Amino acid sequence: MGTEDTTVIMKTGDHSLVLSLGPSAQRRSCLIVYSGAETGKRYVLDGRATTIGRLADMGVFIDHPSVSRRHAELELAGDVMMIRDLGSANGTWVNDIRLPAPQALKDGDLIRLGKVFLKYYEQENLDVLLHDRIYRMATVDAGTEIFNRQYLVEFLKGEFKLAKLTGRPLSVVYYDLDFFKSVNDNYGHGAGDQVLKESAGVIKTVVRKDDLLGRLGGEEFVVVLPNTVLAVAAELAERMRAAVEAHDFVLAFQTQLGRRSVTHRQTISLGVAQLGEPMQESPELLEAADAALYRAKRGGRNRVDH
Ligand SMILES: Nc1nc2c(ncn2[C@@H]2O[C@H](COP(=O)(O)OP(=O)(O)OP(=O)(O)O)[C@@H](O)[C@H]2O)c(=O)[nH]1
Repeated sequence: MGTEDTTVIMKTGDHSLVLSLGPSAQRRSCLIVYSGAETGKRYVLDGRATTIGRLADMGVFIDHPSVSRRHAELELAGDVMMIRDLGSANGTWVNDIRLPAPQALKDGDLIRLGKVFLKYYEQENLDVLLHDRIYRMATVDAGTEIFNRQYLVEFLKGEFKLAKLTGRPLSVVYYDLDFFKSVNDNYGHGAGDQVLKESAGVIKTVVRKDDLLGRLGGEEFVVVLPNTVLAVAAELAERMRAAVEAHDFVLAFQTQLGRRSVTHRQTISLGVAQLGEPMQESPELLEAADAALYRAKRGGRNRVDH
């Protein structure tokens, strides 16, 4: 491929799908997961050794019983990406042939670890970008442009397992918009949707690189904070609360006299919890944060509880 950008625009109903291949994005090799809960997920390979396996701290983590804890490894040797099996129970297969020894991968090779398929791409191409787009559609909430419930719950499950395994702390912030029904009632559902999306945008400015913000449903949201103790999570939650409280929401709405706009102030209530020793499953952590959120609501709203 030359150095020029290639842009393809596909129309899919109301959504314009813009796939752009820029010169800077050409040589990033990657793996795309083709089966299971992670279907469509792309792992960019940075040239360092990448281990694939069922242990939560693997470079490529595949939570499937047919995959060994440390199953296979990919590493760049000069310009060539090599794959080798790490003594897995069910073998590593490339294009339907079980690997007898380390092997060089070619663009488009189909890798199978146990029952899980992955595809190797040497560089970004339209296939890769289309996968990204489909993956995004499956994992991002269209109304707020943050992660959807399914992705959030899966991410939390993975982080919970990892925290249990490593002993590292894990906290969550569970928040809910205050008196949100009255926004819909006073200004209409469209204005309500705007407040949901804009408030998520405000929260995004507070969350850190490794935190994950997702919409659990309706006007309920969760931030997962890996490697974070309760006191730090509570501090971040307080910053989220203050950021939303300080934000001006300019809402346009229809009245009998025509279109009007209003500057609306929205508050949120937040509950914070940290993974505790007796917790066995990730929903227990969410329940603890939800209980704290309930106390924040009972305590007067626009506040953080833990
Ligand atoms: N516009 C809009 N409204 C939504 C959406 N999802 C849920 N809602 C509304 O969110 C409101 C939630 O109201 P309630 O559960 O009574 O809570 P609240 O008014 O926020 O009051 P508190 O939580 O007690 O402070 C309901 O009116 C729902 O219709 C959405 O996607 N868009």
